[in-house]
Amino acid sequence: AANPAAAPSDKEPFWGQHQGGIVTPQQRYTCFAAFDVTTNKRDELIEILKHWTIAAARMSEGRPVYPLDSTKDTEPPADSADVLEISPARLTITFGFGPTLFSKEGVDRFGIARRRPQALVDLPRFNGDQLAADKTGGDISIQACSDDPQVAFHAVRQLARLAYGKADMKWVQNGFTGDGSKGTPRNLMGFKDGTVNPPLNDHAALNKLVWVGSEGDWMRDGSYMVVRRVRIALEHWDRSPLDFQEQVVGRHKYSGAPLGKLNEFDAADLDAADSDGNPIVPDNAHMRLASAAANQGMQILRRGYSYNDGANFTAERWPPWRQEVEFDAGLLFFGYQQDPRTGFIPINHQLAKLDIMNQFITHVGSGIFACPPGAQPGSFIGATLFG
Ligand SMILES: C=CC1=C(C)c2cc3[nH]c(cc4nc(cc5[nH]c(cc1n2)c(C)c5CCC(=O)O)C(CCC(=O)O)=C4C)c(C)c3C=C
Ligand SMILES: [Fe+2]
Repeated sequence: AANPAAAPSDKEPFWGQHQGGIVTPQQRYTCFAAFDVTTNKRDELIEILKHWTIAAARMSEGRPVYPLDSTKDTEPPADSADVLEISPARLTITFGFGPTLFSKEGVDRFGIARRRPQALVDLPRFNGDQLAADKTGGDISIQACSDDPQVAFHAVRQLARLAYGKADMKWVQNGFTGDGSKGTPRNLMGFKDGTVNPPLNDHAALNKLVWVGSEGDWMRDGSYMVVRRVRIALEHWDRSPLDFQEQVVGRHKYSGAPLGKLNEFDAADLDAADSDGNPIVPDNAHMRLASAAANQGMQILRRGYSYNDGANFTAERWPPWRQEVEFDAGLLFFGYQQDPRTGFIPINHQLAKLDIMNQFITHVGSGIFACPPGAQPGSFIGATLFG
């Protein structure tokens, strides 16, 4: 049965034209998982997608992954049961297909190589990238988002279980953010993050920037997602003076206003100069270099989460001969767009080369995924590609 405690406002619709979790008002927690498909059989892959679709729809409703009485006592339970009495807390589950699903090492395992969209490019290497193989790529992505971290993890765990023996987890990353109902949440640098984003209720803007149109064949009404695990050197950041931090971002820390302005949502004046003729928003400020004005009008939809994976011991043999324990924490960046070739890639090339924030951040994980359109009841996620 559906969790009786789950009020309608605790549920986000699963079925629909678009997948949930893209323009859904951002939930507080995410559990992101990238899978590698281990079966080479197209029929088995389709079966997984069908099971995943039903399970995702049920879990979004606050139901167990399959009815609890659908398994015998001599079988493993249909659901791990750890969120049985808990609200879905606006759970959304968003699926994506990576380049390696279409062909891996030159092999077209599932007969879909010729249907790989041109927009699903392999991401280029960006200046300063230090990508770890065990936090990069994947054939299929699953992003669960919920206002309850236990619900998000539960969803990924059930979907992983349904695919045992046919798809393996490659990497998993949890993330969290502040309560959006209290204003734009802050990232671990202490700055409001997400101020300038396409408005989620502006259909014209979303159709132009986020959703794939009729040119996209089976991807119509889908979107391309780029994920980056970006480590922030918090020890370094926390020793940096406030005025420098503000110049790095290009905004005031506490108000979130663009430098030289008073309020968070004031428009930035990128041409303003001080009495010496120096730009008020520095030329190498993150906000300037990422802005639409500096990127031929291009904007992407950001849906970032902070992550905190504890700390690592670090030793450097050469000066300053230091040993210390450093936080393994940063920003789990998600960017959605109609086409990464005009969205994330040129923006990030510019940031990777010029952004003063690079003193503090390192991209250590990465992925690009084609998130297909939503599904209607009776159909499944990926039906436009495999159906
Ligand atoms: C390629 C895309 C981007 C990456 C990667 C990225 C990393 C990153 N950003 C912050 C913190 C902030 N970013 C802010 C604005 C902002 N960032 C991007 C793109 C990327 N950021 C864009 C498109 C924008 C909007 C620019 C504009 O038009 O003003 C801000 C300012 C507040 C806001 O608008 O959200 C902050 C703060 C971190 C910490 C980070 C990697 C660790
Ligand atoms: Fe940013």
